[in-house]
Amino acid sequence: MAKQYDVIVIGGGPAGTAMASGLKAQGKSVLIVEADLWGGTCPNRGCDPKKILLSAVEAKQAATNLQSHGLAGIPKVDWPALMATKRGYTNGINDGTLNGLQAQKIETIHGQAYFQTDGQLTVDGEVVNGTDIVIATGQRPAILPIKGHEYFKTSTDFLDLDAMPKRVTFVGGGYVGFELATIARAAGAEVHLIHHNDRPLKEFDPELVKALMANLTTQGVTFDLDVDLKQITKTATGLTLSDGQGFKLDTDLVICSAGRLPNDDHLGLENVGVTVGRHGIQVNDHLQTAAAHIYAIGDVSDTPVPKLTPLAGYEARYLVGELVKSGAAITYPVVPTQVYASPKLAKVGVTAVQAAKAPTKYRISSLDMTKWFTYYRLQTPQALAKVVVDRQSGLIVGASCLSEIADEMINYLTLLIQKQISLSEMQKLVVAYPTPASDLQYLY
Ligand SMILES: Cc1cc2nc3c(=O)[nH]c(=O)nc-3n(C[C@H](O)[C@H](O)[C@H](O)COP(=O)(O)OP(=O)(O)OC[C@H]3O[C@@H](n4cnc5c(N)ncnc54)[C@H](O)[C@@H]3O)c2cc1C
Ligand SMILES: NC(=O)c1ccc[n+]([C@@H]2O[C@H](COP(=O)([O-])OP(=O)(O)OC[C@H]3O[C@@H](n4cnc5c(N)ncnc54)[C@H](O)[C@@H]3O)[C@@H](O)[C@H]2O)c1
Repeated sequence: MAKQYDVIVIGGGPAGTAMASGLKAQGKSVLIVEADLWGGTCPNRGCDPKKILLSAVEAKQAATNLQSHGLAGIPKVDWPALMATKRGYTNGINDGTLNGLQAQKIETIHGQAYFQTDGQLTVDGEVVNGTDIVIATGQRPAILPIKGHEYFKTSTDFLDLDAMPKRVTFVGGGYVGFELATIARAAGAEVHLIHHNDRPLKEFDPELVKALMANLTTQGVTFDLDVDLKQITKTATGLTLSDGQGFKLDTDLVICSAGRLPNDDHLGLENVGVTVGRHGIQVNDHLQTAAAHIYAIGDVSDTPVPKLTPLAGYEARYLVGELVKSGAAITYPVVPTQVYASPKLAKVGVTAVQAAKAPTKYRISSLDMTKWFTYYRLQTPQALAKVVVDRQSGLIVGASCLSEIADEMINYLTLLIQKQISLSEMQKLVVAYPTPASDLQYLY
């Protein structure tokens, strides 16, 4: 007879594992199903491996900035050794995650989950029943349907390259394109980034994106804007990319970085009336799908927030609460988001573009921080910020930063915004000097 659980979680990534652990801690019987690698995208083929590769890029950039200022000689990225370091981390994720789940007495099955009826799934033929079912199946890289699309590789392939090819091209100027282009260039490749219009990273401040692109261009990345790629052809020496309008580019590796697709198309959702849209599984403000006992969280769900690891965990924690004792609708805090290029581009809250539309409500400060002590010390060529302050309250409500330490600054700014900390409240704190935190008061 099929085994019955309080909750079945589909997907063993950050959303699914947080969900399973939270439910188990509340005394629920839980089964979690994973079709591929336990741990999901973030630690196996996303955030973490990318940031390990970026460590060498950051160190190389820091040394480059200090040439003639106390350092002589720019270090070279040793790709095989860097990749070995990355694999030293990623190779342990699958077993480590699985062992962690089992240590919590969460039941696990490896296989592809498929809905038969509301409350019943098969996993590679085995039937299991759940009172509630949570879908946390994430996203996968989209592949543009152009001629020769079979030659496209993805971020997953890039993050596990044995050797860095001489010429690498990215198609799509979003997070993945910018981040991996930065890594490929620092590792010595000739890098092109093709974008179909003239506004890559379109949700970020246009002036800061321009400044980032100028910096990356100086580092040797070529941006091919307004190019609508139509074809990839294999040649004797590599690949040729063309748009059929005169653009031609020879390359060795082409990565499709034109977005990600929700994993909602292989679950049998049509059998249970769960509806999907362009951005994933449709849910209400309790993360409930069109079927009463089926929920969706993390990257696969169509929620009004970016698709990021901390939000996968946030939604899981909310839904654990919901399944234990039904309560209020989900609300989201301010969400920082950043592009781990070199320098890094980060934003949180109200953007300068939004603020400019309401000049009586907001004041925008555009700051060049390059000469501030923190950046002078590091000799960083770019340190820019835009800060949006609510005129009436004097509180910071939004910020964008472009610098080597923007990822740290944006978290401080998130804290100031979310907790509504005023300048006078901030000045009641003593923080260590000289540090990025001691610069914060200058941002108001
Ligand atoms: C290159 C890259 C870099 C990124 N960098 C960052 C970053 O720096 N910061 C950040 O916050 N976010 C980053 N992200 C996004 C982050 O990885 C995701 O937001 C996060 O992994 C989402 O978690 P999830 O659990 O919803 O989905 P996933 O991590 O994708 O997990 C879903 C799991 O479900 C499994 N699955 C799918 N279908 C089935 C099925 N039918 N049955 C059973 N299992 C199934 C999949 O195999 C997968 O393991 C990055 C993503 C990529 C691709
Ligand atoms: N640092 C981070 O937090 C981080 C890093 C990587 C990924 N992610 C997550 O993964 C998601 C996906 O990232 P992504 O970079 O793959 O997607 P994205 O949606 O951020 O960017 C894709 C880009 O490709 C462009 N594009 C679309 N069609 C194109 C075409 N035909 N030719 C050229 N360009 C085209 C789009 O205009 C867009 O700028 C992100 O939205 C984010 O949620 C986050």
